[in-house]
Amino acid sequence: MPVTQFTTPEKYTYLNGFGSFHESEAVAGALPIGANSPQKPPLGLYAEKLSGTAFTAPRHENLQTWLYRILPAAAHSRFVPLEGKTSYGLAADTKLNQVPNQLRWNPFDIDQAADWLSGMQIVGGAGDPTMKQGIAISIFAAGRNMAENTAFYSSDGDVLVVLQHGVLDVQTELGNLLVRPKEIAVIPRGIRYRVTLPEGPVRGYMLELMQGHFTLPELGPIGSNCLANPRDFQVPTAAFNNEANDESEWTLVTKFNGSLYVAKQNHTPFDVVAWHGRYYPFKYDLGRFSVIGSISFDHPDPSIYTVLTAPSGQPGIAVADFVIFPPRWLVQEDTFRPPWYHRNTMSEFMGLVCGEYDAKAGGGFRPAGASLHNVMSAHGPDAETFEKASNADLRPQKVGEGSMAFMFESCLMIGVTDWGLQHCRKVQEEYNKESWSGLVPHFKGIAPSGSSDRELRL
Ligand SMILES: O=C(O)Cc1cc(O)ccc1O
Ligand SMILES: [Fe+2]
Repeated sequence: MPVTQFTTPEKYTYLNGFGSFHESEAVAGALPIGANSPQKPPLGLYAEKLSGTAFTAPRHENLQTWLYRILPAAAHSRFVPLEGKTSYGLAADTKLNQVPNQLRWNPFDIDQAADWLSGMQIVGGAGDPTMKQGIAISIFAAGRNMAENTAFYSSDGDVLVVLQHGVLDVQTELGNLLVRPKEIAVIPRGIRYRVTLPEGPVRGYMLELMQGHFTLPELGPIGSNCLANPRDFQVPTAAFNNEANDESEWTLVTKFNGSLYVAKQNHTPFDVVAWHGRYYPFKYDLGRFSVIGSISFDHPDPSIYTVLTAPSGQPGIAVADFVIFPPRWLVQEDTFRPPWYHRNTMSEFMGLVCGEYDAKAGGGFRPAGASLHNVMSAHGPDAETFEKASNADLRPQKVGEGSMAFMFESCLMIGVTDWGLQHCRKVQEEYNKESWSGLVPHFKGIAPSGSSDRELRL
């Protein structure tokens, strides 16, 4: 029977709240009451459970969603290897080059002929999807919609999308997300989606997380608010292709251990009329991040700018932190305000959405470019920034206006692919020289001996 009596909800309507239990129905009465799997779910829908964690994961970590759909996700043909582009992302046997050098890339190009699937290039990563371990860092750049009637899901991990240019319309099984400039989106493992480009070409960065899920960082002594507030994360509402007798031909692509496979089905995968649970895609506007900083002296660790974190299981150690450097006031007295010179057991991959990163004003770190300071790779302000900051008049200063830099920080040693190191042809060969060869000693010799008591600060 046709379902024409139903009204379709506004295309983009959202539920607010990170980690919340949400429920949504595109058609009133589609959600069963007081049960997940009644003998006959309402409206003749099929009930299907999507598990993002083991059944037995602790309650606060348990992520699953019940879907009420026109046909189960299983109703498709056998997967066969995709022709043409056969892989992307990280596989168990991906060749990675672990190099101790500081690396910086010029802006990555937009390929007008590419779509979401063909326009993806992995820059680096660590781990193995078959062991459900690690991360992969990619660049996406596309000028075309994904092919009509084509949907994709990753079997390998959750993906965090940092949009650098353009707008993404992401149709997902759970509803629609419009991702605009300076917004990010997370699409969990297994969720089927299709990306179209309502405003032309797009480009950005992707972090695929093969273990666990992104969560909000602890706030410790900061208290119960600030940084990314949970209510600012937006989750789509149920929306489905409104045809009961749909027999359209669909192509379903999945990435499984980095290889692409394709299957066919003769009905839309976007047929979820209602859902409830905690396993869903979401987006977040980086402009809503409430920045914390020092109001006395010294430069705090950049962990105060963490939007989302993917815990390793060891307390305080992240497989991946997503950290941003939004516009903010610097007011510290008697302080070298840019980041300190630094070596880190964590790896730091940085990108720039727009503007200028206040710590690297030298011009080499540009929007759509990137840098990687791997395990213990020494880095810090370039000579020009050092001279400026050491002699600056320390009035309150707004930095990063019109700018959004970010960092994927990981406890893993990031290997770089051959594409990232060579084939992309974006690596700046002179990065070290341009940044740090101009640094000169300022040492003034041995200070006269005096009292061993330190001066009081105030
Ligand atoms: O390397 C970088 O620019 C990132 C960074 C920023 C900061 O404020 C402190 C430490 C750090 O590694
Ligand atoms: Fe750093």
